[in-house]
Amino acid sequence: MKFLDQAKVFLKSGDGGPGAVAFRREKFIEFGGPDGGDGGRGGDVVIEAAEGLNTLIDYRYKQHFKAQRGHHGMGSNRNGARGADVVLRVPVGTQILDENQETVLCDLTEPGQRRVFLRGGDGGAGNAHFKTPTNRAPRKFHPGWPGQEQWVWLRLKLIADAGLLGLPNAGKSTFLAATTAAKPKIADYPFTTLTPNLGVVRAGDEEFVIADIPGLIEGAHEGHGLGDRFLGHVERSRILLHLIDGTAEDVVASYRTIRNELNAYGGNLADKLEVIGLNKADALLDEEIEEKKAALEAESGAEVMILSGATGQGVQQVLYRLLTVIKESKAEDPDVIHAPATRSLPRPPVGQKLPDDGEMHWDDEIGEWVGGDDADEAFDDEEHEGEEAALAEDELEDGELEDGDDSESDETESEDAESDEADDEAEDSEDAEDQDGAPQKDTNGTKPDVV
Ligand SMILES: Nc1nc2c(ncn2[C@@H]2O[C@H](COP(=O)(O)OP(=O)(O)OP(=O)(O)O)[C@@H](O)[C@H]2O)c(=O)[nH]1
Ligand SMILES: [Mg+2]
Repeated sequence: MKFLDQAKVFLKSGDGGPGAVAFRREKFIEFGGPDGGDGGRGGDVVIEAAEGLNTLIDYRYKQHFKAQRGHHGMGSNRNGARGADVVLRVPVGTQILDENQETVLCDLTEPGQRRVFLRGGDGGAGNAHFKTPTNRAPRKFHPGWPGQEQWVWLRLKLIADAGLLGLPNAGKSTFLAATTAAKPKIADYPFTTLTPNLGVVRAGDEEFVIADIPGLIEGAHEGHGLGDRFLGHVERSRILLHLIDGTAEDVVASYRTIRNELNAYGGNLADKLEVIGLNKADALLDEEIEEKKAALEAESGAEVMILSGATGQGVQQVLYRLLTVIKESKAEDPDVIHAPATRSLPRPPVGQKLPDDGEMHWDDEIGEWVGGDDADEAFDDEEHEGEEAALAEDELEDGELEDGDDSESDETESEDAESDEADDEAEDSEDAEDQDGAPQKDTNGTKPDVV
């Protein structure tokens, strides 16, 4: 399957369904009262990390993903159904970035991990919610809250334990083929490898994953060669295996070129643990090996290992070294997914009924709003105050239909309960002639009035 590691897609969660305007109509029951149900919540946009996927190629062909809108409420207090979610299946290691590709909004690193990325809009309240002592036949309803929409970039950063680095032709793919069951293309010309390959190394009971990426050349960070665009695929590895072609004239220059590109790339790549391997030892004389090893050790200040991917010489030692470091690193920090080079910020709330007060906060881990039970209550009270004010106005206007758009703070459950009670009291004490006419007129032979 063709490899693609970035794609731009448009996501939209479903709008909430509108509430219904309806009145109870039943034989022998006069003035049945409002019974319009609430609209259903819009579908969410869910992102799921699926095992067995290694490319984002599917997202080249389909770029727009919209969740279903919530169904509208109906008479007899029937609430609308929830809109269906839309689920994007992406490879493990996929990050979601905002449109300018700077901020990581979500990072899926575990197989099966699911995130609600955009939450569907809440359904609007039906007219049953707007019953008050003074307006017994409200024709008011809420049209539902809009869903969220966003253009985002999906970017795959493969997750491997060890990353292979080197100039083109250093023998990276040969090493991968020699140590794993992967079958990368190997040839005697630069840029044989055009997209990353993964392979699993099995050493006794242990196993780890190696990533082979296209070779880097000087100026890769400025876009030379294939650029440094594939470096992201080794960014999350625990260790780098830097292979140097032993047959090159100046191995120190080769080493420096790659180090400079790592520094220019930024992030944590240059600080990552590195094993340096002088490759193609089979094609070198012993003195040459000694000389080049010493020069490289002087430059890097670290031990240089001698190997040949083609003959297998020294390969086991290199694998053992990699495995030791990987195991140590896993013992220290089992879930480490090294910080991405890009910034990661919490996602701001959009188009939700939930409040944006200090106590509630967006938990990026679970992709939901969390915190402050108090915050919920505070919200209800606050909204209720708003509601009372709105009702006071209503009264003045003699129960006229209010525009749904103006009534953003008009429905909460507590408000409903309270106003119901208030209603009962009002029935006893009040002579509600004015209002009584209204339900009859509204319900006469009409179906539930849904917008
Ligand atoms: N003598 C010798 N030749 C090798 C060895 N490893 C690789 N080669 C040769 O070097 C050439 C390049 O090998 P690749 O494995 O394709 O190199 P690469 O680093 O993956 O190259 P790119 O994909 O272009 O970045 C091929 O002709 C290999 O046969 C080795 O250990 N000894
Ligand atoms: Mg290669």
